[in-house]
Amino acid sequence: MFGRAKSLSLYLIRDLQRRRQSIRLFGTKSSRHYVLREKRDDDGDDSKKKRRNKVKNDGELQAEEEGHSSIYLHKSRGQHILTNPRVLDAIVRKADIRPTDTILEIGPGTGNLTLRLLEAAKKVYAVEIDKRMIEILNNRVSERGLQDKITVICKDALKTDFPEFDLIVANIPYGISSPLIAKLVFGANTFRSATLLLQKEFAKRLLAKPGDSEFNRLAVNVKLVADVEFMMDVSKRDFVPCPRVDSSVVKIHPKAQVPEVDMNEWWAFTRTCFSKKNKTLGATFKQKKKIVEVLKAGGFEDKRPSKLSNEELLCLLSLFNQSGIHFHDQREGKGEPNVALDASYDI
Ligand SMILES: C[S@@+](CC[C@H](N)C(=O)[O-])C[C@H]1O[C@@H](n2cnc3c(N)ncnc32)[C@H](O)[C@@H]1O
Repeated sequence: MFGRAKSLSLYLIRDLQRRRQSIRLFGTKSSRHYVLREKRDDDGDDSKKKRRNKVKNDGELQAEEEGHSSIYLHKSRGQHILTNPRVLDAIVRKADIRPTDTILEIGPGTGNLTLRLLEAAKKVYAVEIDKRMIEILNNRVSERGLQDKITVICKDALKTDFPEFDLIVANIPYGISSPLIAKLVFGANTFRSATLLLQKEFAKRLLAKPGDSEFNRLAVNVKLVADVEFMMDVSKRDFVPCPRVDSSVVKIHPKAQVPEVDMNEWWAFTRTCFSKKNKTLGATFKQKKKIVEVLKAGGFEDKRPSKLSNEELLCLLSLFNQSGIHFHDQREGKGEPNVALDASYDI
């Protein structure tokens, strides 16, 4: 009796939900519950036609919800679904995918981008942390008979080793942008390029040049090992739910030749210099006589880190090393440093 009453009330709730707007938002700040309307045959009057158009505009979203009337989208996991088909197609076009390519996608979500990648590439590895997303993704992939081309890895992308791949194409959760890019460009995998949808401000920092106000340690470190190319801007209105910020697509090309430098020391060095990026190096190190001597001898005393190119920073580090001054990550506990400073793997 209770079971029947429960299923009846569930039915009534679902039916009520279906009759409401195509997409409704009600929820807390940290998670949002979207009820996605299934397309109905009895839509006839004007208001219903309007709703049908709404569904058509959100066609990507509707498709992914076949058999699923609702899903919570967690802000904490960066769950903003890209729904504009033109933008999705443009990302795939700009990634320059060859039919022989294996793609790594981080955060496939419900699969709007994944389905296109599967059409264009030989194989897709999709790393997704949320099992509910994977269920929807798997259903959509199977419906199109593409399941043999995909391997879904249900893991945290920051905590798992990636298989071999040629390209990365992804609309990543913005909260992990910095450590994820560090993992890609400084990690063990070699790849042709990474086409990534990023928060616009973050993309600007990646693209910044010495002297730009956005130029910081992130740009310095990435530029040491890769070239970053701007691809296009993407409006926040192209996502569900609509985030607060706009986005940009960038393409990261790992360099064929990278300077011979101890990366741990480089990160510690740039962390130190960029802790006060607009101060002169002479002012930053004024307490350390030996360092100031090297700065003076190399003509760096009045230079500001935010205006130095990577070539100049490499030259400065080499001058320090020649004078017996080394930088290292204190937390790794490597030996007794001349300059013990805090650094870490994230950029
Ligand atoms: C911005 S959404 C992108 C969804 C889809 N690619 C799209 O374009 O609509 C980010 C996705 O990454 C997943 N995600 C969040 N943190 C993750 C992590 N640490 N590792 C793997 N996936 C993660 C989220 O569950 C979500 O599906």
